[in-house]
Amino acid sequence: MLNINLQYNWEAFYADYQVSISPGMTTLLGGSGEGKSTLLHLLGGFLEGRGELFFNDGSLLALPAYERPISTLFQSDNLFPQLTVWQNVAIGLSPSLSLSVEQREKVDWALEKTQLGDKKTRFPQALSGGQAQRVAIARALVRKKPILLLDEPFSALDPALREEMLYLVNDVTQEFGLTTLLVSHLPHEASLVGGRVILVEGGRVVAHEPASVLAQEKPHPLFSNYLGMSSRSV
Ligand SMILES: Nc1ncnc2c1ncn2[C@@H]1O[C@H](COP(=O)(O)OP(=O)(O)OP(=O)(O)O)[C@@H](O)[C@H]1O
Repeated sequence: MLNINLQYNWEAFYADYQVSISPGMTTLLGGSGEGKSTLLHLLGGFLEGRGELFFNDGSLLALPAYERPISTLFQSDNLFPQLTVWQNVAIGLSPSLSLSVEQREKVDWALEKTQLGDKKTRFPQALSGGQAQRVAIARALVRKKPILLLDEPFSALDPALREEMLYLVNDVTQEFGLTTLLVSHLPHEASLVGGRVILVEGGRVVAHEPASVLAQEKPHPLFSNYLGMSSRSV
């Protein structure tokens, strides 16, 4: 369980997040500028928040980003053009690329998992957008951290590829019992991956429900508002 009680002040924006998140998929929805990315950056340790942050009773707040049990995948995650696919994944385990036998096996396993086994020796410029994103997922996977944060990593992909990536993320989340938080602008993505949805408004968590509420005739009133429909007209 990830227990969040975090505050952060931007110049003209006060964020105060209070929520407990169970293992599995959780999608963060909310309008632009409402505070979704700020929450992910606080969790990842890229912003220094006040308050408390516990994962399975261990406090994370004092830990720097690289010591937190967290992998992140952001839209701007780029691959190193001078490294092959295999090396781009391996660098997630060792910046010097000197890997033990066990670590090498892990890289091969992550590449199989992301269906890149036959692309190991390719360079990023010879990959499609979806293949490049799968390399970034493979790199997050080899780290085997129990929390995975995704800040719209697939928004540049076409809808079919985006769906494929979401299914992959969902699969690895279930298989390894991860606690995965996905920021999205698209409510149907939350329905696609299932799990739970969080609505962020004005720097706060204003609703936390099963993703199935989005498909209900009368969703939670706050979600109705966000979805742009009046709960009376559905
Ligand atoms: N670098 C910054 N400097 C000052 N204020 C910031 C900065 N980044 C974010 N903010 C403030 O924090 C608020 C929340 O930003 P955040 O990026 O968390 O929103 P978001 O919900 O992820 O938006 P989007 O969906 O557009 O990415 C913004 O409205 C803005 O006022």
